[in-house]
Amino acid sequence: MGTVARNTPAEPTELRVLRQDEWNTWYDNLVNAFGGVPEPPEERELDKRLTECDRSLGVWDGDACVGTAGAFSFRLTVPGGASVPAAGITMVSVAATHRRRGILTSMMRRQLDDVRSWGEPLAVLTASEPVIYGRFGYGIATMKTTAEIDTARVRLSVPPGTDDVRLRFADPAAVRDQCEAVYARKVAGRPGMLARRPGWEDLPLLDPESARQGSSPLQCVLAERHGEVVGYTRYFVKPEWDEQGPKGTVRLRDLEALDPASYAALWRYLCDIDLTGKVAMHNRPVDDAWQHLVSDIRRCAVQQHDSLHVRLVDLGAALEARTYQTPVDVVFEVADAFCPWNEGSWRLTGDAKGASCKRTSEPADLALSVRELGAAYLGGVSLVSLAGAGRVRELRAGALAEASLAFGSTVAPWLPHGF
Ligand SMILES: CC(=O)SCCNC(=O)CCNC(=O)[C@H](O)C(C)(C)COP(=O)(O)OP(=O)(O)OC[C@H]1O[C@@H](n2cnc3c(N)ncnc32)[C@H](O)[C@@H]1OP(=O)(O)O
Repeated sequence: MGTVARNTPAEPTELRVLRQDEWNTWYDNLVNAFGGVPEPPEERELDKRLTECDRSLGVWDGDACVGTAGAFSFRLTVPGGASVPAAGITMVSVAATHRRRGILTSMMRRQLDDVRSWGEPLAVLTASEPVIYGRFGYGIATMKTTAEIDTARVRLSVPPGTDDVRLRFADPAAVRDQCEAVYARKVAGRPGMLARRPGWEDLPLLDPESARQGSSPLQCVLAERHGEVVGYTRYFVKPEWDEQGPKGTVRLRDLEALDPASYAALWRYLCDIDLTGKVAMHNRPVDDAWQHLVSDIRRCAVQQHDSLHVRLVDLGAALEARTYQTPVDVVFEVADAFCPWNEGSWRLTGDAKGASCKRTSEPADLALSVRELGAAYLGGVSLVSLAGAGRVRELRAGALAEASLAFGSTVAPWLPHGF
């Protein structure tokens, strides 16, 4: 009793790079592993266009696809503003008939070897279940805020200049490029944001009718000053009525703005839409400034959830790619059972201008695994906090505070969309 039988393979499976003509079979395995509900055709079509087959893996049992894993070629903002190559791990699945016999492990093995050979220092993902990826060296590096503003009760205090911002409706597709230009100006300013690769600008416009569930089509409002687009928001309205009257919901997809007044103008607009009583958001930065515009944060039902998981694939290159907000000179003793090329002692020296991270034989100041370094990498998780859980050990007094402060970020890291 209480033991779980591990499935044993009846036939050996084959792991290989995905061919374009196998994509439909491959993707069907993914859909099945997520419960078998077909994706809306528009979403499937976009996934097909975005899949980089030569960077994707399939596991085959004869003609049947039983495992999938992809790796987008992203560039990710790190503290200091550099845009660093990062493999965006995605579409991971193993057929229910073949689970728990090591197929995921074999894909993760091959994938991290591939990412290393491509010279990309980072692998990043969002997890269906956070429990899956720690064993492969991923640490939870960013959180996202979900919230629901009770707009019947909550008032917004907006900064001077808000009334000077002109708002206008626009067709989301027609003004896509103007919105993208605003987004592009925001990317370097926040760790965790992804530079938009060609094709990805269509992701925020995805609006399959079958997925609306009573909501409007996607709406877009631009914020303009002197005729120039300085912000945008895209959202849906879900009307709802009961005996007491209207209580619709504004479901926010995204909102970006270049200055506090245009930002506040867009939030005030969302909170003031007639016949609605809520603004619901599912992915905002943990330090999003709207939380300081509202009169009653408790009535905004703020929650946090794990978002981006980060894995340092080339530890030295990754730690050199970012900057450090205060001077740091520490020796890390790093454990990395899954990618042993990272194991051992590394001396990190750096400051706000740049960093060097080299192998060393000097005595270690801090002992931790690659997972903790991944968690702390974007500046959103403190090494002190990880040490409180026993996951970082201080071997030289003072080293923990020094490193923890240096690794921090003045702007909270945030992944703006799933992938
Ligand atoms: C980035 C993304 O795409 S996230 C999406 C991930 N995909 C899904 O959630 C779809 C549904 N689930 C699945 O397809 C599969 O169950 C997977 C991919 C999560 C796991 O695949 P498997 O081939 O069964 O994993 P594998 O056999 O290699 O397991 C390796 C270890 O992880 C553990 N593990 C794997 N999945 C889970 C899980 N969901 N929960 C807890 N433990 C897990 C296994 O027990 C095993 O542990 P052990 O080494 O101590 O025995």
